[in-house]
Amino acid sequence: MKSRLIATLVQHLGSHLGFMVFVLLFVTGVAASTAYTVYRMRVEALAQHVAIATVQARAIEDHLTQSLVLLDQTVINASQMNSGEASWSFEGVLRNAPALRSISLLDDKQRIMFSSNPANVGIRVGADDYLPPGPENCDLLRIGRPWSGRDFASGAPIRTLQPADLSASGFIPLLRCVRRGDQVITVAVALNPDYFINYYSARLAGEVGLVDVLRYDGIQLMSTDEQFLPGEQRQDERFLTRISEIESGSFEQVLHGDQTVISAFRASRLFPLVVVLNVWRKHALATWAAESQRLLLMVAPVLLAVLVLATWLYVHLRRVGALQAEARQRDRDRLAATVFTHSREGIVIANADVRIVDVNEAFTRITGYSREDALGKNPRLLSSGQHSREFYVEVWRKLLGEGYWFGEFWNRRKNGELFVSQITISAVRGSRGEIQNFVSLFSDITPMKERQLQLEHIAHHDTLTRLPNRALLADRLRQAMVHSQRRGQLLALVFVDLDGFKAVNDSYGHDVGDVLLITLAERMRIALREGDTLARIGGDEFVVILVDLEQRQDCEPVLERLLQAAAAPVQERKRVLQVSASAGVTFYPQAGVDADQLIHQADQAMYLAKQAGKNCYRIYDEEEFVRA
Ligand SMILES: Nc1nc2c(ncn2[C@@H]2O[C@H](COP(=O)(O)OP(=O)(O)OP(=O)(O)O)[C@@H](O)[C@H]2O)c(=O)[nH]1
Repeated sequence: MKSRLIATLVQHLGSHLGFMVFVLLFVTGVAASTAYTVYRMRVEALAQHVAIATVQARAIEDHLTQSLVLLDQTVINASQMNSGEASWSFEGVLRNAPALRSISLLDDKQRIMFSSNPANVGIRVGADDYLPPGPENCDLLRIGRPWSGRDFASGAPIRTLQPADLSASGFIPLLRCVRRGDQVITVAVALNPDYFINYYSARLAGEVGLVDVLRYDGIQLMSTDEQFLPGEQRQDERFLTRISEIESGSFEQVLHGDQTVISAFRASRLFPLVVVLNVWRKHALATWAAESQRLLLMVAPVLLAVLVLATWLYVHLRRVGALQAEARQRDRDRLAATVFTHSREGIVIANADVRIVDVNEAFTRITGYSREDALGKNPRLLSSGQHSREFYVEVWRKLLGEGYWFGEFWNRRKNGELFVSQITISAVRGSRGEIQNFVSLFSDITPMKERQLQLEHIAHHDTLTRLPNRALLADRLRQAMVHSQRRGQLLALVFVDLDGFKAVNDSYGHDVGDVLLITLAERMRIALREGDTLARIGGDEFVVILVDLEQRQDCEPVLERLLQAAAAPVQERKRVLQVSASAGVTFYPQAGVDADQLIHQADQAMYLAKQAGKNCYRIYDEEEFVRA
C-alpha cells in the first residue's frame, strides 16, 4: 500500500527535480507575497502617521493662530489706555493673558516707555529682524527673534550664529503698532514660549514626536524638543522653499543626528509662523514592526517546514527512484541473461581484440564446442575453409563501416562436420565510438539449406534419369559458350535421339521404356569425359555438351562411345532390349549464333543422321543442310 502510494507520487510528480523546482517556486512565491505584504503594511503605517501628523499640525497651528489673534486683540485694547492708567491696566491684561510675560509701550526710538514690568523701562527693544518686516507692516503683529532671559530687562536678543541653549528661560518678542488718534504707538510684548510648549507636550508625548514652531524665514522660535536651540536658523533649503510656497505638506528628515522623523508642517493663515510636527519614524513603525514580526513568525516556520518536508520527500523519492531503477536494471539484466542462455540461436560475444568472452548454450549445442573450449579463442575456431579471403575482407568492411553484417557462413563443428549458419554480427561501440564488443547471433540452417538444394536439384534435373533438364542445360551451355570463347577452345553440341524407342514402349509398356531410358542415360553419362554435360530434354532426346576441344576431330571418340553406349543391349528381367541412337553435332564458336540456334543446328544434323539410316552421327554443315 505504502509503496504503491510512493510509486503514484513518483509518477505524478514527474521528475524529482521538477518537484523541487515547484516547491522552491511555491516557497519563493509565499515569501515574496509575505515580503510584499510587510512592505505594504509599512507604507500604510507611514501614510497613516503622515495623516496623523498633518491633523495634529493643523490643530496646533489653529491653537497658535487663535492664541495670537487673541493676543493681538489684547494688545490693541491695552494700547488704547492712556499712559496714566497703563501700568495697572497692563497688569490686568497680563492676568488674562497667561502667554505673556510683559507688555510695554515703546517711544519712537524703540525704547520702552511704560511696561507691566517696571524693570523693562528704558530698554531698547529695536524693530529690526521682525516678521513681517516694517515699517509698512507696522500695524500687524510682528514676530521677533527669541531673546534670552525672562523679560526685556534681564534678556538680550539671541544671535543666529550663536543660538543659546535656553531651555530654562527665554521669550519671544512681539511688536504691534497701534493708532491712537493721530498718534502711532508701538506695543512690545514678551511671549512666554513655555505656555505653548506645555500645551504641545500635552498633545504630543516626547516618545511619539516633537513640535517645532518656526518663523517663515526658518528661525526656530520654540519646540518641545529638549535639544532645541531657539533662534537657530534652519538650513534645509528645500524645507524653507516648500514652507514659503505651500501652506501644508509632509517630508522626512533626520533629527538628533540619526533619528528619522516624519514631519508634517502647516503655515499660519495670519502670522509668519509655521508649525512643524515631527513623529519619530521608530514610533510610527512600532506597530508595523510588531505585526510584521508576528506575521514572519507565523509564515517562516511554515515555509521552513515545507522546505524541510519537500527536501526529505525529494531525497526519499530519489532514493526510491534509484532503487526502482536498480530493480528495473536487475530485471533487464536477468531477462537479457535468460534470453542469452535460452536463445535457440547461438550467441558469441567477442571483445575488441576479437577474442571470445562468452558463448551461450545454443552455441555449444550447434557447434559442439563447450564454453571453456571457446573462451579466449578467435571465432575462426569455427572456420570451414569454404570462404575466400575476399569474402572475409568484405565481411569486415561492412561490419566496421555499417556496424553489422548479415549473411550465411559455412562453418565447421568440433566433430569436423560442415554446417551452414545464418549469422548476424554486430559491432557494439562505446560512448566515444570505440568498439567494445562483437556480438554474433547464428542459427544452424543446414537442414533448410539441404532442402533448398534438393528443390534446386529437382528444378534443374530430369526426375526419371536424374540428368540435367532443359533449364540446367541452357545454363551450362551459356557458361560453356563463354568459357570456350574466353579460352579459345571449341565446344561441341550433340543432339541425340534414340532410334526405335517407341517400339519398346509399344511392345513392353512405358515402365520398361523407362528402365531402358534410365539405363541408357547412365551409360551415355559414363561414356563422357569429366566436365562434359549430358542432359535429357524430353522423351528419348538428349543433348550433350563436349567442352575443351582443341579441334573438331577431338569429339569423335566421345561420339563413338556415345553411340555404342546407346546401341548396347540392355537386359531387363528376361528380356533383352536394344535400340540405337542418331546424333547431330555442331560446334562453337560460331559468329552470331546463340545457344538456341546451336541446339537447333544439332537437331537438324541429327535429322540428317536419321535420314542416313540411324545409329550414326552427322556434323552440322549449313550448305549440306540447305541442299537437304
Ligand atoms: N517410356 C517412356 N516413353 C516415353 C517417355 N517420354 C516419351 N516417350 C515415348 O518415346 C517415344 C518417342 O517417339 P519417337 O522418337 O518418335 O519414336 P522412335 O521409335 O524412337 O522413332 P525414331 O526416332 O524415328 O526412331 C514416344 O512413343 C513417346 O511416347 C518417357 O518418359 N518414358
